Amino acid sequence: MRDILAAEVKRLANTVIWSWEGFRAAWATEKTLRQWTVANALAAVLAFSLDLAAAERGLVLALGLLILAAELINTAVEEVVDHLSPGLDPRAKKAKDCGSACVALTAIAAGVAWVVVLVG
Ligand SMILES: Nc1ncnc2c1ncn2[C@@H]1O[C@H](COP(=O)(O)OP(=O)(O)OP(=O)(O)O)[C@@H](O)[C@H]1O
Repeated sequence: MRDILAAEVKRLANTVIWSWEGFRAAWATEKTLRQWTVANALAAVLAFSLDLAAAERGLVLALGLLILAAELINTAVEEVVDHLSPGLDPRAKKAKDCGSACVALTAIAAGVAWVVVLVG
């Protein structure tokens, strides 16, 4: 039992370490990730400055974080596509455009949430 617990703790610790390494690697190369992170920080300041209900605040903050998650997935797709398909290919284009659309949709969702929270 103790061994299983130790293995699970090690697995969890590795997951945290590798996730952090992934974020740092994307941060180093992806300007859009850095821009969205700054936008998230500003949005968080705004969310805590305004007189919002807890659910409203939670919604806009969570959707902001979702944009960062989408941006990381998009980066992962781009890396894999560039590795496997250095030349032009319609499937590479489709994969990259879908990743881009994923980020755009999460950004629209966050924007819609902000408009609804602020305007009603
Ligand atoms: N190998 C390829 N084959 C065909 N089209 C490609 C290929 N690589 C990129 N493209 C096209 O060029 C666009 C931009 O690709 P690029 O790799 O420059 O992404 P990016 O500018 O870093 O995108 P993002 O702003 O989402 O990070 C893609 O969305 C796709 O339409």
